[in-house]
Amino acid sequence: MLLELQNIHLAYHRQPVLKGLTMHLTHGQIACLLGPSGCGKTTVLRVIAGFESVDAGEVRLDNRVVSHRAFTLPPEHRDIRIVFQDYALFPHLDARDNVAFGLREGRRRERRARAEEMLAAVGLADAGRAQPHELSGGQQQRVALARALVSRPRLILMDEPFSNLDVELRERLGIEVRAVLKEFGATALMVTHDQQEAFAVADEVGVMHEGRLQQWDRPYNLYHRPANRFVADFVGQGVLIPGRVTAPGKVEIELGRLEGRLISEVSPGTDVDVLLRPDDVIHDDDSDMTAEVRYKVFRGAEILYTLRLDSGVRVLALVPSHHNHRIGEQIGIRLDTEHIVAFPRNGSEGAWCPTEPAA
Ligand SMILES: Nc1ncnc2c1ncn2[C@@H]1O[C@H](COP(=O)(O)OP(=O)(O)OP(=O)(O)O)[C@@H](O)[C@H]1O
Repeated sequence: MLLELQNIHLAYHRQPVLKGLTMHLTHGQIACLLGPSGCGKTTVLRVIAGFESVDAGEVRLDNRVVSHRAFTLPPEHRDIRIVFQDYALFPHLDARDNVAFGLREGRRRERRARAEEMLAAVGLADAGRAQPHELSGGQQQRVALARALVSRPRLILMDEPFSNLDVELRERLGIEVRAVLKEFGATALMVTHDQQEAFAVADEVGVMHEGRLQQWDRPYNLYHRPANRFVADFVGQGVLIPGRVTAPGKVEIELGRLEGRLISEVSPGTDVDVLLRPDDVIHDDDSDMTAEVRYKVFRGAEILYTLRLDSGVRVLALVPSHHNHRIGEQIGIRLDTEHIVAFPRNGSEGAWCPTEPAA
């Protein structure tokens, strides 16, 4: 195990921020912490880097305890590099010297040669003499990645590395960064609040909420097998609609009977809320079941429809965009679910539906 966080607690001014966080990273793994603003993601990175002390729990790097309540190994002795949101390049050094700065040993000429190699690896073979201000945001972030990677550190931490870039570039750069990290066999942990970014880069994603990990899993499972309501809501879109478990693997909802494997243990007779993702609701002209188009969002290849069922319950449907229907129209729908995500209903937790956009 390369990195282990065991039951970490940390408070700022007596305000708990991390509340018993446990996670592990193996060598060569790329992981991401995903969560809303203020959930403690950056604090976790700061703990791992050694910038924050913990109140309880342990951090281990390569089986050595580097943080516990009474001890914090300083950052410079952890062999960890960080890629920041704002790139943090030296403005007076060209790209090559920025990267060479990541190497503390060796002769200047050797360091520059390795920096050139590293720049080539991140697709910037010709940019070595460029000053940071002559490079685009995406290029600057690649330089920052090259600087982090060049010394082959034990771990790379990335704090919202793409958030200053425009949306289209984010995903592309995310895929490229992943490829470079994998090529070098690097172990990396990124934090972000953007799930597309997390999914593009990471093998596994930990969803955080209020200082705790809610689920640590592959992106596919976070979307299709969310462990709780928070993950179901935070990752992807969808609605929870009322239902009742009638038999093992069978749930009745307004749209009929769902059959399949239930992701959570719910016994027959239980009232539940069933998760329906926009890709579970299929538009089908031949279906007897219809719903009224209430809202639509054009997304290029698809249209995201908000549909109203007879009972007034709303569901979302992602439909190829050549099926362009008017608001108010009734359209045929059917369900296509291969497993069922249902959470037992109790008084405090009702179903949630898409919020009505302003008219
Ligand atoms: N140095 C500090 N002193 C006091 N409170 C802090 C400090 N750093 C962070 N906090 C608080 O701790 C909580 C978690 O902050 P953190 O930056 O880890 O969250 P985050 O999930 O990374 O959020 P964001 O995505 O907005 O950066 C927040 O409520 C924040 O205000």
